[in-house]
Amino acid sequence: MNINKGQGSFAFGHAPSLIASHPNMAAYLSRLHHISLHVLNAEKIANDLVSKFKFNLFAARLTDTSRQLALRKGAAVFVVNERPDRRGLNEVRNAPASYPHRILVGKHAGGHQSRCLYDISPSSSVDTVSNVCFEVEDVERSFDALRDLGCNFLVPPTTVEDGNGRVTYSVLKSVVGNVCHTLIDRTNYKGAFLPGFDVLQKDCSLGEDDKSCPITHFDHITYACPRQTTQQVMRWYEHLFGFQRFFIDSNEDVDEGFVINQEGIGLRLTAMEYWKCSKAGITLPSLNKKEPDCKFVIAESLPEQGRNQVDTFLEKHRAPGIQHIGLYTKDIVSTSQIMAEAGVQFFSPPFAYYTEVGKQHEIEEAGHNPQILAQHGILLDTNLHQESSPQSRENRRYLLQVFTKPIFAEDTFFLELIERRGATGFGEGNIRALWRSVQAHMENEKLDYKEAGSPEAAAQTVQ
Ligand SMILES: O=C(O)C(=O)Cc1ccc(O)cc1
Ligand SMILES: [Fe+2]
Repeated sequence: MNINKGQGSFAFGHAPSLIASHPNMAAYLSRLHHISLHVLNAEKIANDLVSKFKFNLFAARLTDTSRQLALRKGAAVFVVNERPDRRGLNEVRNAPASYPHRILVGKHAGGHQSRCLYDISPSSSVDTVSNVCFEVEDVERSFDALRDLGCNFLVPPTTVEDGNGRVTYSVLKSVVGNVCHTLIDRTNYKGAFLPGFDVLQKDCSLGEDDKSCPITHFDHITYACPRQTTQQVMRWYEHLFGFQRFFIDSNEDVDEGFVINQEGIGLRLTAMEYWKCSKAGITLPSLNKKEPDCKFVIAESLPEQGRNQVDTFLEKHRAPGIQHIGLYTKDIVSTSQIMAEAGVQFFSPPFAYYTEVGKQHEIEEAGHNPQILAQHGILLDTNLHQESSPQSRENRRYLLQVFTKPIFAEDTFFLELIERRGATGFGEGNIRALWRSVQAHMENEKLDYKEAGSPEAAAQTVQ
């Protein structure tokens, strides 16, 4: 049966869903499963994630035509996919139009090899982080419901199986640039990761690195979006995935979002969260564990203050997309220390940030040492809208953040470490400080670029 009604790219066999799809129901997302990267040199990026960011390479899928590496730190899982070289080297043909509905992997797999399991092979010409994969209760049901709502599917429900069971997935295109979402159901799978992947390391044993680098999960994913698209993006996620608005600041305007538009900073931030809202209809036991949620932040640049880091991302990435990901750590000082020693480069605000009387006091009040924070470029922001009295000092809510320099050759995607001490939003002061340090970096980049005379040479400088 061909149920391709002009939205998906494939004709495929489809077993009718037993559960009638509800026309107004969004997908039933239960948890974030992994985030995938598409890079020219998967080994290099995976190596960086292991040696610098202390992720564990725990599963791999290596075939003649594909290289997919899975890395984990706490509940944060990245899948690094090798994308084809557009210059024609290692070029592998795309999956055939008659995409199989069922894929067998492992010993009895026969000849079939899909280049990028659980994802599409993007045609991006730059390294990119482009897929946020969610576990869902029922892929076919979500597919039916979302397709009815006009969602564009790139891979129809497809089942992959090996000796440990089966997994069904489907890939859809989001409304943000090259961002896709894989919806996956792995309730019928007993293996450690996904069919097709060889598990390299069953026990991610707690080594020294893990104790001093206690990253537990993805805290937030920030999209860089073109001007005046925030509303459209929010509506899409609300309508299709049931995301709900998360107010970054108590004074934030419902329509305008959280706006900083002065002193050279022109930024509109709007945030959404997903797990609370998708609880209706979910029966997965994993939900009861109350896993921490991951927020989605939409960043839009405002025209009045000149060119900025969101504009730079859009230009260098050549599309809207994931600009950075916040990794939650229980101890930002030790985590950034270990990572810096391993070669991670962080942005630092000007030293004056830490010596300014108000900030110094704020840092000390929170029980931190300004000099130690300064060593690593860690920013601290206290929630100013809380009711605080001297007695409630230990109840003071604040957050600590530090931002890495871009991790790919292009000046695009970066990582962030975040430690939350009761503060759930994003600190305005931190955003301002980050903004200034990134802006200074961009100015340097321009100089380096001019001096080096070539894009490749300039790209080396951000490594
Ligand atoms: O503060 C954060 O961590 C954010 O995620 C907000 C943000 C978004 C985009 C930027 O270019 C800078 C800061
Ligand atoms: Fe962030």
